[in-house]
Amino acid sequence: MTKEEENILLKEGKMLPVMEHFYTIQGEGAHTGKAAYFIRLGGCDVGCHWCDVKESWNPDLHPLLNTEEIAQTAAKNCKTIVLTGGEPLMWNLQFLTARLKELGCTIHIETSGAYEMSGHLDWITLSPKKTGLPKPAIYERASELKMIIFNNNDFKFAEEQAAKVSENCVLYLQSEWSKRNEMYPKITDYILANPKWQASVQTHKYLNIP
Ligand SMILES: C[S@@+](CC[C@H](N)C(=O)[O-])C[C@H]1O[C@@H](n2cnc3c(N)ncnc32)[C@H](O)[C@@H]1O
Ligand SMILES: Nc1nc2[nH]cc(C(=O)O)c2c(=O)[nH]1
Ligand code: SF4
Ligand SMILES: [Mg+2]
Repeated sequence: MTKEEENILLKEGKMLPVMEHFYTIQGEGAHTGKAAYFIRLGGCDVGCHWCDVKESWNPDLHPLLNTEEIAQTAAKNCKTIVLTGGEPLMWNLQFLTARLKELGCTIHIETSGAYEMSGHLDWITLSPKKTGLPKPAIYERASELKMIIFNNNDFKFAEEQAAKVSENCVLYLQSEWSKRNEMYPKITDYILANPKWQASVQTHKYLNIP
């Protein structure tokens, strides 16, 4: 296949840059503890300095895989699918999500919201970043808002973002991993004073699973 043919299939979402795909337990947010099949797409230009998957950023380092085959493999393993990255909304998710729905799956996405939504998404985890703010349309669709707390200023940013989501959106504060010993005590105090928030912890890192 020529580069040009690949680019057409990529635009149509018939091929996608896949960094990895794996069956594990959702470690974060409202679905923590549930089995899910993760599809991690390559490519992100949001640039969080503390990102725990910097290897995902350059899309050219990840093979373009056939979307139909990814969907089949995922659905064979589990009917709960988590699309993540990288920034999964950089890509056209129409074909992937349509095929996953036909295969009986429920589709979750982990996103910064920095790109326009595409495809059928059943559960949207929105994790806004100052370096690439969400597109306006995603706020009312967010199922959960997961704000990463790296320093004290992030509580203010969290409140600004919480003011934009719907009433039903579940609000989470999650410490940046390397700051967890310093930030979880602050997050605890903050939640006790502002109980609309809940704590999210990256439990998979304690379980030593992907
Ligand atoms: C790696 S990102 C991929 C999806 C998308 N780019 C995003 O940021 O939402 C998946 C989740 O991990 C969170 N995350 C990334 N690095 C983290 C870190 N060092 N500590 C805590 N959470 C982190 C992100 O905020 C996001 O909620
Ligand atoms: N177990 C597990 N749960 C997760 N929840 C969100 C993740 C992500 O990187 O998007 C993630 C991940 O990488 N592993
Ligand atoms: S938006 Fe997500 S993948 Fe991109 S740098 Fe930030 S945490 Fe990493
Ligand atoms: Mg992760």
